[in-house]
Amino acid sequence: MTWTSGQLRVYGPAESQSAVFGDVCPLLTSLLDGYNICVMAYGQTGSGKSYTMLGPHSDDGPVLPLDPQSDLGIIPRVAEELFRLISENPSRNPKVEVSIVEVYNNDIFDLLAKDSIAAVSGVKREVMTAKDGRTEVALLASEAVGSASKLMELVRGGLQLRAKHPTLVHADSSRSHLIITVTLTTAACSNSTADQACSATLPREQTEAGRAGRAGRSRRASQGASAPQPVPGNPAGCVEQVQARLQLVDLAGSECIGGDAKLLVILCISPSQRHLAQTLQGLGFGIRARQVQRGPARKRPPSSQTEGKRRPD
Ligand SMILES: Nc1ncnc2c1ncn2[C@@H]1O[C@H](COP(=O)(O)OP(=O)(O)OP(=O)(O)O)[C@@H](O)[C@H]1O
Repeated sequence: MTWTSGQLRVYGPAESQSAVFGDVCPLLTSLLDGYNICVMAYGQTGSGKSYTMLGPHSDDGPVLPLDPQSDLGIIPRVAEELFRLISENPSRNPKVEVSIVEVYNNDIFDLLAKDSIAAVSGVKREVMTAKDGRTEVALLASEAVGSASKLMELVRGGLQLRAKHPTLVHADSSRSHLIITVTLTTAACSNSTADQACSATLPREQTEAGRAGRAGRSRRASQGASAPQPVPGNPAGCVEQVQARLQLVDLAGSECIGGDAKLLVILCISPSQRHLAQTLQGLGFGIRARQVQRGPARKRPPSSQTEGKRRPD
């Protein structure tokens, strides 16, 4: 069962993964337009959250490319579609960065941190509240990715570290919340001509250098300057960076949902009579979640999300 923007759809057990992905696909266009997006799966153990988000369990994890009959889930499909959309509009050429965290027993683990000695689990991190009230995971590692397969390589690495324990109904149960965050950074230009010229006319190295410069600017702008200014030395007139975040959540992690994001909730319920009580509980969550008044999703203004996170040295 999925719902987004007030739209509710029910999918039966035999529905294909690509049919469910049909509800996610339009949100990727919104992501590239600068909206924050959150897709989350919620439901009882063994009801199909990981199957919906990742695909059938395998030791290798989800591997691209997808074939037409593939039963891979939302996350690998998002990876492929996102980079397909980006390749369709190379003038924008956003930088794509990924971070992966696990919430287990109220602790947060960084699944991309390289400073794990034994590499059998993530590195514990602390949540900090910034001056503007936003919560951030301190020292969270993020990696730039240039392709769907690289993105999935990181996801597979993170999954290897995720806590798993058998439950009564599910032998391969994940006992933690998994949150994959994909951050897009795009140069915002003062007009469409500049937009075209922004990265299309520059060699990649210069574009990257420009981005680095703009990132510095953005941080300064967020400390007081009001209107975005052209980036010095950028003839195309590109001003600030727009960041949009996509959060993909396996097992409900409501603390990660930005108040201004477009949200798609996938409620996984068992078709078995045996699990009726759990099913009603899940539906109760669904009803309550639908009643929450969140207001319209807003695009992030340039430079409002510019605090980049880097892998610690
Ligand atoms: N629609 C489906 N079609 C075929 N198999 C499915 C489907 N949904 C779930 N399964 C299978 O059911 C089992 C449990 O699914 P899954 O691991 O996704 O549950 P889960 O909700 O993530 O459980 P947990 O919370 O315990 O981690 C898996 O073997 C999965 O492959």
